[in-house]
Amino acid sequence: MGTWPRVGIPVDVKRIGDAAFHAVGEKYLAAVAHVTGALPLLLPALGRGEEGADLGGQFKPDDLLDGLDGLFLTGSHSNIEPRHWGESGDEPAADPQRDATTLPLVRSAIGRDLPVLAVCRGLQELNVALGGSLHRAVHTREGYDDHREDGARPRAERYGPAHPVTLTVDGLLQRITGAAELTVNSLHGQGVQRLGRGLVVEARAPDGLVEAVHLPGARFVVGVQWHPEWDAPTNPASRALFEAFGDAVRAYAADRKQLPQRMPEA
Ligand SMILES: N[C@@H](CCC(=O)NCCCC(=O)O)C(=O)O
Repeated sequence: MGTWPRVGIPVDVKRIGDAAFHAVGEKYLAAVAHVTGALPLLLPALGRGEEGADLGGQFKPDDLLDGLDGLFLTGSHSNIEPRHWGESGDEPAADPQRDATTLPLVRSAIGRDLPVLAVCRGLQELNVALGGSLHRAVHTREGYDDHREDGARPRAERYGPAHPVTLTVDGLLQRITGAAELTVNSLHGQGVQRLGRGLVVEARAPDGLVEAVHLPGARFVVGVQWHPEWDAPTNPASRALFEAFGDAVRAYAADRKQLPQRMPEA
């Protein structure tokens, strides 16, 4: 058994050329490995694929979580399909295989008190998995700002500072970062509408949009709408968040070694 705690990262399913690939952005792996201090393990998408994969027909979310000490939900250009929160309508930027994986996976992870850190789309998945809903286009809603990035700008500017967020007084994020306000990047068109069961707001944007949530009572379940992985090594608040996730993951790993291991269902 290795000494590194193990953090599962569900993939996106992307087309590269004319083929489907299961992939995770490297900046997420870097933050988990070098700041959290855990071994990042890519978790395949369980939804039925176009090239014969139907992993969900063979494996269950718990099969993906066995042996893990944490779950990290990344951002993605894709959007969660609105049917998952009871809304009709097509989603042109869908990743149904990712939805089919992360939404039950979040619930299974919370059920076993596994530490969860969620970023951008990951925050949205956490919220929807717990019965919440999303604004599908925040910038079209009265009173809300445009939280999308300017795709024409260089990448370093797209992930650069975009707006302030106010942290909930005496909240978990304020305790982790030691700050009352942060300046964060912003690369999302969707946003939290109805809060999922048990979640509390940990940060809001100037327009009132929820920018971070936490699940009280859980070992560590935190979601942020911005991208702390971008500057995790250098930004004190981003580093503190990934380090706090690491503390929770290492504590879980220590406890897990004491527990009898669950045998996969036959
Ligand atoms: N598609 C959702 C979530 C946006 C998001 O995760 N953006 C980051 C994509 C690139 C990256 O992983 O850094 C929305 O638009 O709200």
